[in-house]
Amino acid sequence: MIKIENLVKRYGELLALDHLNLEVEEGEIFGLLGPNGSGKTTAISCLLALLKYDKGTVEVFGKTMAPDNYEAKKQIGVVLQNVAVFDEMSVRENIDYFCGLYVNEKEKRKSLVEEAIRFVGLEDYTKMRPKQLSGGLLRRLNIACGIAHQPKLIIMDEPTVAVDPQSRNKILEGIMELNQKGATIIYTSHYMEEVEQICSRIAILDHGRCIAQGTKEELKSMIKTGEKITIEGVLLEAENLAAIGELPHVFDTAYENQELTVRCSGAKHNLVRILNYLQDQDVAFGRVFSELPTLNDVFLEITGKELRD
Ligand SMILES: Nc1ncnc2c1ncn2[C@@H]1O[C@H](COP(=O)(O)OP(=O)(O)OP(=O)(O)O)[C@@H](O)[C@H]1O
Repeated sequence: MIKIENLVKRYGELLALDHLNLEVEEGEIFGLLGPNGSGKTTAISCLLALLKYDKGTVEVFGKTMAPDNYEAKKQIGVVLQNVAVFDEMSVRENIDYFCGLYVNEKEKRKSLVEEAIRFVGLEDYTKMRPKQLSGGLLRRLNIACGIAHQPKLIIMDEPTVAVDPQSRNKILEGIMELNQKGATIIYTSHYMEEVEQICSRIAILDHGRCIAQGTKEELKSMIKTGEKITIEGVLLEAENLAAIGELPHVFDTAYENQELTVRCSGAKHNLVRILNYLQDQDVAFGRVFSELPTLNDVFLEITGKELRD
């Protein structure tokens, strides 16, 4: 459905997209995950032909994307980071206005608008002006305006930034429902938990490059970390830390504020071996966690830095 090849975008000296390659298939919820400034919004803007790029090709629905490709644009719903609604119109009037850009027929539009209101859970707020809404409700209105015409492809750029947990859940559930009804979705975020929760495939961006792409299982199998063990409230000497680093399957240790983190390759009994060692050395410890790798671990192993801000 979407094919981006060797996309290069410069802002003056800054290389914002560095030969980006992405392919999105019909029916996917495709996640673009990357820290702030990694190029997600720039990639979306180039994809929508809102921004000129220096090199590369962008195909949407099998055709080159261009500013005047209205046939493609009609079938795309866009929810951008900045809320773009009219302050002087009510919630319902705003949704009706944006839906009306694509759907002329009054009766059909009416039912689409009601459907969108229900979908984002704004039934109790239809007469309010945007200024009267909380940040989370405003974001939901922004989403309703972008999707009311029921497009085939929906592009959402960080729709849950600075949103309360209730609205966030509503938004994430809504995205999954839209997908189940047949929409293909591109979802950008720097929240790895969200991307893990809803996306069928994920591209991880860093400095304008796609550093890894695949299902979450594929991404996690690319890295060495099979298990991350955390032990809180433990007092260790340098020699203890060195000894733990030498245990089988351990390839990285970190110790800070009496908290030990041990990264192991996937193997049985990693935790037992570490706890046995501490007990043998008469070292007391507090809470213990063993976690499977996260997308943050994928990012950390590939780039050497944390995905979190
Ligand atoms: N109009 C612009 N002029 C100059 N530099 C820009 C412009 N827009 C973005 N940049 C820079 O390009 C890089 C990529 O920015 P972009 O907004 O695409 O990243 P992002 O991953 O979407 O980040 P965020 O999550 O913060 O929106 C950043 O270094 C940013 O500062």
